[in-house]
Amino acid sequence: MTLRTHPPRIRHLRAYTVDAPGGGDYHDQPTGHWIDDQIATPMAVYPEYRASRQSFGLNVLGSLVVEAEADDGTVGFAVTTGGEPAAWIVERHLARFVESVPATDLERLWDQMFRATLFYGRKGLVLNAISGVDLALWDLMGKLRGQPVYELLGGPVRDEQVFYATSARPDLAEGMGFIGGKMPLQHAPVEGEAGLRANIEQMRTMRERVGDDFFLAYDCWMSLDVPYALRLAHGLDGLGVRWVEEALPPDDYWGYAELRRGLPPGMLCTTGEHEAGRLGFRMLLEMGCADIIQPDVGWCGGLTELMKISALADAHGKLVVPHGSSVYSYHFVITRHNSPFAEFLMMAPDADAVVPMFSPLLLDEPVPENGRLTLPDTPGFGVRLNPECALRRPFAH
Ligand SMILES: C[C@H](O)[C@H](O)[C@@H](O)[C@@H](O)C(=O)O
Ligand SMILES: [Mg+2]
Repeated sequence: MTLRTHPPRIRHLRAYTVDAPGGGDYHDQPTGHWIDDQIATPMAVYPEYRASRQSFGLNVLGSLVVEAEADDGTVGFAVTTGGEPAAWIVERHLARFVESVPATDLERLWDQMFRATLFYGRKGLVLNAISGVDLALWDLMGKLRGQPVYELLGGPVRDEQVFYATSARPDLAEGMGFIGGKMPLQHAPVEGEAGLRANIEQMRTMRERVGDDFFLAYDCWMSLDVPYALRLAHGLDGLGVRWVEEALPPDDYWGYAELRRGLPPGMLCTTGEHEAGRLGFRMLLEMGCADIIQPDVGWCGGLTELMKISALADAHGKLVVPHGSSVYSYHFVITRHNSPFAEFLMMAPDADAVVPMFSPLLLDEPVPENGRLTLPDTPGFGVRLNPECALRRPFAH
């Protein structure tokens, strides 16, 4: 009989915020950044909140940094969105499950964190916090075992990964080697027929600027209703638009199913970046809501949950192309056949250069070169915290 070797235990779980823009909260950018301004949102019904997403608080949370320290001194960490409220959840609630437990007991820890927060959690901020802890534990496990996380997940299924770019300027992204470009939709339904025409014309202009083989997509960031989304989609027919993304509020499973049924042939329905947990994705898959699901590994429950979501999608014959989340999704995508490419968010203010997604918070954060990336074999997720970004620990326990 082989006895289980005793891994180090987790000595301490710590949660920090960062009083600087960018990092885990990539929407928190200085004024004038393409990612915050003139984008259709659910708040566009209120004219005073239309011009910039920062006006209604898209950047209000800030970054969450979670550190898990083992009793041999090894430290794993992860970065996501969540700021002070998520830091409170980690320190005052989740830490009790994690501290003094073997550092490799990820499955049990995830289950305890999820069950214990059901009465106020399930989705949203609490899942961001659980994701942050889970990812820090995967980083720690990689460091303890001296292996990159993608090896812990079963190893790569291809040598390198290719990327599409989310950008206000897909035409520039094409020149940088990306395989496709996803633009933010600018005009919401409240802007009427003129807005609808402008949305279609903007895509037509972009199609004229890029090659036929370069795919385009529209990111609608929860801002539409079914009739508008269908009119938009049919107006875009023939422009090589591969998908229409997150057209509806995340809980409108019935609307997504109707939208998907009504899309022009060849145009896909995608969603999921604001969905969480395997049961949320089960709704999307079983109700026929999406052709590609897009969980964010920093928001959906972390890697432990993403593996289950991905297996479920695979069983439904669907692709998983995670939302953003940099190294935390790259280490996953490279290990899964049903994740054939990854997203890269163009974080340069004018979308004219490749900038690491969580800049300036991480060091060694890999970026695609010529649209491609081979992950290094550094243990864990292979990134370091930038010592120039001051961390604050508001709820130390
Ligand atoms: C550009 C989009 O509106 C969001 O900012 C982006 O985070 C997300 O929706 C995406 O798919 O990358
Ligand atoms: Mg999106």
